[in-house]
Amino acid sequence: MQSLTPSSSGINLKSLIRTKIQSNRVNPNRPVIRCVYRFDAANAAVNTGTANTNSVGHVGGSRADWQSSCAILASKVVSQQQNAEKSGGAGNITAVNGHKAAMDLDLVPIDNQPKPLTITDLSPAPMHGAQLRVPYQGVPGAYSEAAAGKAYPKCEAIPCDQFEVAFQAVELWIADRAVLPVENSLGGSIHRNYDLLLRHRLHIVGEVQLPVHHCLLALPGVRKEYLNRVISHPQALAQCELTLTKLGLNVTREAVDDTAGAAEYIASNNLRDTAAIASARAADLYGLQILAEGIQDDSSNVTRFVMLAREPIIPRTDRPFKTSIVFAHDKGTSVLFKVLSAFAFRNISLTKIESRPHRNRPIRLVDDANVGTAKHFEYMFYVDFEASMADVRAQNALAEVQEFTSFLRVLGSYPMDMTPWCPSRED
Ligand SMILES: O=C(O)C(=O)Cc1ccccc1
Repeated sequence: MQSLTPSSSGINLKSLIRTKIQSNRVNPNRPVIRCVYRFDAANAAVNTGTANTNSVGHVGGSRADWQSSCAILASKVVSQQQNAEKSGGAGNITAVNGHKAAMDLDLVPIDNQPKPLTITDLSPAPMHGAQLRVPYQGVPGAYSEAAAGKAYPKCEAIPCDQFEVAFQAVELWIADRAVLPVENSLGGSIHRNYDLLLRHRLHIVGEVQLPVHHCLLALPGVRKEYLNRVISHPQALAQCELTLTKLGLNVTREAVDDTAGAAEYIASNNLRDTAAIASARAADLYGLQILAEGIQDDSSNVTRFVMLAREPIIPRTDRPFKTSIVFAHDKGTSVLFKVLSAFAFRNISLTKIESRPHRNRPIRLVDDANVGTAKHFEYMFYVDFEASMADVRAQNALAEVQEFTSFLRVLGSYPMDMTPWCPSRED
């Protein structure tokens, strides 16, 4: 057995070689991508192309299988890139986004000439077939799965046991987009996930707002009076705190990785004293009954998710776009005021501004070459504004912001989710 180290893989698997976050889940065979540590060279040979997580026992089957898939896919990508480099100029292009192109331009009949690239060719597209692979943290029935379905209706949503794994799946070309909850109308920003955006080099390419309709789930026949404990994702527990008390539930609250995972845990352990806060779909999937529905404290409870890809999308001005940035400054007076003025003077509306302290916590920033450096900042500021990076106002505003700040990164410029939402039973 050969162990996979960052240097031997040639890809950054450092963040995978870390203490695995304890998961409460109990079924080791479910098709969830899990964090992986070791690479088995012998397995690698037989597991080529097992990135499809629909098949239980491949990606979801064991850590080694998934790691093998990562390594193989990554090495294929590298060798494809090397071949492309060796073969050189445009006349040798063999395929562009899956369309065969001319090998020898002089000999090709006129109507077989390669078509000019269009804007669609330049947008990040799946490298395999038509179905986008979209990893999310959690198990089927999680709200993130619903968000993936809203963003990409025909996608293959892939459950992962950690966000890190979802990010790595996209970085290693196993998947096309990752979905990440970033803020909630009740609970505010999910800071940990903003940290992930900084530690990785994926780009925000879209957003969806999802009305979240929580249910209290328990095994069939269990009544509220039997309950000692309610388990769920920390955001879900916080969003239902008042209602749980109003329901007269004198129970302990326990946080787990995701809402649907809580439902699955109760079902697979036959826990008759425990309820989960999760979606109605999770009740269906794991055979639980709904004891109460719509238990969020605010009926207009909405979570915002962002979609991440390896490449940014080309910003446009023919539809409403939003841009997300993060910046920090080392010293100086009124920096925040100056930054905000850069937007205000150009009539650019901000939809979010948030700071978070970073005094004693160096943050590992990754540059375009995926080289990580630790840097100390007192505060990081996250700003979302309503303009596309194709808009000259946004370009000028950012040029000005750059003058006042010591660190500035555009997390993405992407179409705004304009779909009207209203509280509904649909999760
Ligand atoms: O745990 C889930 O189902 C998630 O997708 C995260 C989450 C939790 C609570 C509200 C919205 C999203």
